[in-house]
Amino acid sequence: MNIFGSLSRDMGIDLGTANTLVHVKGKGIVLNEPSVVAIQRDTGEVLAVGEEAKQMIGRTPGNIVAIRPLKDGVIADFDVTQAMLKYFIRKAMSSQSMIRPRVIVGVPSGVTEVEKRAVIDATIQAGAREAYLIEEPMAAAIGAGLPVHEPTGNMVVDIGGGTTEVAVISLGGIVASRSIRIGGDEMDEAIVQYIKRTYNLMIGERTAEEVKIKIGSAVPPAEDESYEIRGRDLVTGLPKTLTIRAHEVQRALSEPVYGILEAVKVTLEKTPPELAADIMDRGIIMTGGGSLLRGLDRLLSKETGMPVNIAEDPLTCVGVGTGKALESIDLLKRVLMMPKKFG
Ligand SMILES: Nc1ncnc2c1ncn2[C@@H]1O[C@H](COP(=O)(O)OP(=O)(O)OP(=O)(O)O)[C@@H](O)[C@H]1O
Repeated sequence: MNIFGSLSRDMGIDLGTANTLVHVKGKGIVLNEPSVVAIQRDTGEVLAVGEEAKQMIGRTPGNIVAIRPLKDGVIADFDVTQAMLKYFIRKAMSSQSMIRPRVIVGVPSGVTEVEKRAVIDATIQAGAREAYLIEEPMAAAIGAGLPVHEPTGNMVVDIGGGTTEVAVISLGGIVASRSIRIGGDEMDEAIVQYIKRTYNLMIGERTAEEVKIKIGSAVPPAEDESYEIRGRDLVTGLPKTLTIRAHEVQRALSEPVYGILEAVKVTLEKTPPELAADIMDRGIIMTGGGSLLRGLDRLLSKETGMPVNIAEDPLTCVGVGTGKALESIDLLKRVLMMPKKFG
């Protein structure tokens, strides 16, 4: 292998609304950081990216804002997304001593043509030799090890931070799909609103996420665990601590959970019967951090009458899938979007 070949390995990126992951061929996941950027408000200067910037959420002085440039599965802030993507690509390239890798980026299926172009441009500007895009549900299915090239129906339900993407894949293409703006963020927001309504207590999104992960559930919890939270009392304006119980959190989460179940059912209704029969045999695969909400797999199985399995490592599926997609790039040329070569 020549020197250039060994230095210019392939890189796959899961550009997620909550987390960005970078996968390098032969190395696995080499970077996994929150998709957050801290910016100086007056100058627009980028102060921190990733983990460091996440620590600043809700704690920044007035002139610094910590933002999540991808919101609800779409690129909410163009320039900041580009800056973040470039930062992550360069960081991964330098830690892996890579020169001009081929890069494939997994993007939410809702992104517009202009946004696709922006992602490609940012990737090339960061130093990629070639840049490709792949839709997240396809990457999730590849990452979960589904036989996407075979003439058989595979259903993947990817519950991320901003979106839930449901897709039926066969012969390397997406046959039926649905993308909704309900994911982990919406669940956090439902908890914030419940606590505000019920206790007049305002809590931050990070606290809400902790509550969801620690005691959240899609079905009535077997044990009614409790969790202590801190926020600001809306009546007195002072900090206050209270204890919330698991059954309350389950109730608070019922609306977003219902939205996800509906999206799966609607997609199944649009699925050709032969493929639906395959899914019945093989089961639905869940990926993304939201699939870890307790009992969601069981509830989905009950509601659809299909077997449901959670992928082995749901949080890294899209990242791993993008990496694997580059390995079989010739097979996948059909499903990749807009290749662009450097120079
Ligand atoms: N154990 C858990 N239980 C419930 N939710 C969880 C758990 N672990 C992580 N999550 C949630 O998963 C979400 C992040 O998932 P993931 O990293 O797959 O999203 P993403 O790929 O960045 O987003 P998107 O697919 O929308 O672009 C967050 O909302 C997080 O709170």
